[in-house]
Amino acid sequence: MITITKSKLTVPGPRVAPVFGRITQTLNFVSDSIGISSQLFKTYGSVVSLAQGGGTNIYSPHANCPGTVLAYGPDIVREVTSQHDIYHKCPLIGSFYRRRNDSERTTPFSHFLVGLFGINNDSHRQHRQLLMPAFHKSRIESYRNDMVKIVESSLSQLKVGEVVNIVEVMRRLTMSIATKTLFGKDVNEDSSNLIRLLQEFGAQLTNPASVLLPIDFPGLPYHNLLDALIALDEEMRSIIRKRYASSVDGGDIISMLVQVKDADSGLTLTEDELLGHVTAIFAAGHDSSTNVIAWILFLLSQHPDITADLVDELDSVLHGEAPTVEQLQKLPLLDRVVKEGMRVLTAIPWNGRVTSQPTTLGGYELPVGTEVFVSIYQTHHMPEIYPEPERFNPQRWETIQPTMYEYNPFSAGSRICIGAGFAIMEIKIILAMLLMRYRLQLITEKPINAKGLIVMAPENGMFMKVHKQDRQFCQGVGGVHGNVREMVNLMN
Ligand code: HEM
Repeated sequence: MITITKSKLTVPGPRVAPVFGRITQTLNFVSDSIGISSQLFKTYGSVVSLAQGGGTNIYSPHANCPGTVLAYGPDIVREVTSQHDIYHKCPLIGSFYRRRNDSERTTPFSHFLVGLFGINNDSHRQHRQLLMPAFHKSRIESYRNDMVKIVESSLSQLKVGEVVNIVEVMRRLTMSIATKTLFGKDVNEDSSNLIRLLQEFGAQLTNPASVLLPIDFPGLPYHNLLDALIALDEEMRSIIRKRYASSVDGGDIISMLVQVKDADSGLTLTEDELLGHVTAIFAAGHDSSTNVIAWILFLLSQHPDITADLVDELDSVLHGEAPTVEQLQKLPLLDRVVKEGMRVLTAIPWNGRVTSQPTTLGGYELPVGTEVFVSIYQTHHMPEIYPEPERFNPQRWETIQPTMYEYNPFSAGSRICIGAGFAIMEIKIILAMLLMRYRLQLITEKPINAKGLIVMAPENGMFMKVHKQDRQFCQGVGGVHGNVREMVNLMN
């Protein structure tokens, strides 16, 4: 734990009224982080405070947070992602971590959603090394057959002619893949309770009232959050205990993690640590993939020529069959579409850190405990790196080779997403199987507003009509409204 003495933030930013102005600015940023930050960057440059003088706190679990700094650009990405001793990460549970010792009911906050996110320095290095075998290339490739089976079953439930919220379809699908590969549970068998608890916990966690009124009294959102947390904690603990008892590697990630042991130090994972890793991996894994796929399907729905070329490529290499691991390497346009989709509409738009010691960033002094949000989205939209940055142009990847600080949908440095290989394989398999079988026509009744902080998601979902793949790609092009129009150039 770092110790923070009260200090003022001198990074420039907008003047806001004390207390309520800061709360409003924080809530606005949490709900529309791209819109608010784009305006601030335009006015103040590439390093800006969410509020002049600081005093905001979104992510840091430490008391006396001096404030929130937003920044972007390759130099900033390099500085923040390569200085691990200065820029610490914190548990995904955010400021709730601070409440872990409040009562017996809050103790799960001490491990839940901690995992790799909540540890730093040597501890992070050791744990990351312990986890690496579960994410080794060959291990990830062994999930291919399960992924294909689950995608096949999910696609066969789509009905031609119906309108679906594709975000929800993808959420169910990526959750099923995560529960199978992580917990070894088939959704249709016995994981429905787990999924229900996960959904309930997710809904309570994102309710702003839980943060603003952390009172554990029946009927209040924070009380409901704790109820959901405790139930989920017990359910996951029982899954882990069964794996400990069996000591057989069932092919899933938990089975592997209960057996890990560091060869040099003899370090193994305690039950709480394992629970922290599993919950953090689950949370980090499925929501990001869900929204990456939804945004790519949106972009394809508005770019008929690119979609036609992509379906041609898929048909000619795969002939309607699910891709093998080897075939995934032979789909260059699919690869470029995924890269460009993750650039233009960056599903994980920010990289959050907290300074563990006084430092400077972009020429400004940052006191200890400052929370820093590095904008992956804004870096991906710099015209110096990507000419016509708002254009969805997969072809650009034939000639450009950005550095890891210029293109970092999975972040950079030694905290780079450990699940990147898993995610890319999952996304490509889903897109390939879906696009060969169906054409999805965007329904534009509702605005497409990209909102959120940890994950950038379409606020009202994304509705699409399911057709057999009939190659009528021009249907549904145009008529899009909402803030997404400021992020990507659309033809009509
Ligand atoms: C397209 C989907 C995904 C995207 C865009 C994504 C993106 C990211 C980003 C930006 C980070 C932050 C790294 C940092 O703070 O420097 C991260 C970390 C992490 N991700 Fe992912 N992720 C995805 C999928 C997954 C999956 C499928 C898993 C696991 C199965 C996963 C597990 C993790 C973990 C455990 C970390 C923490 C790494 C560490 O601190 O050492 N992610 N991811």
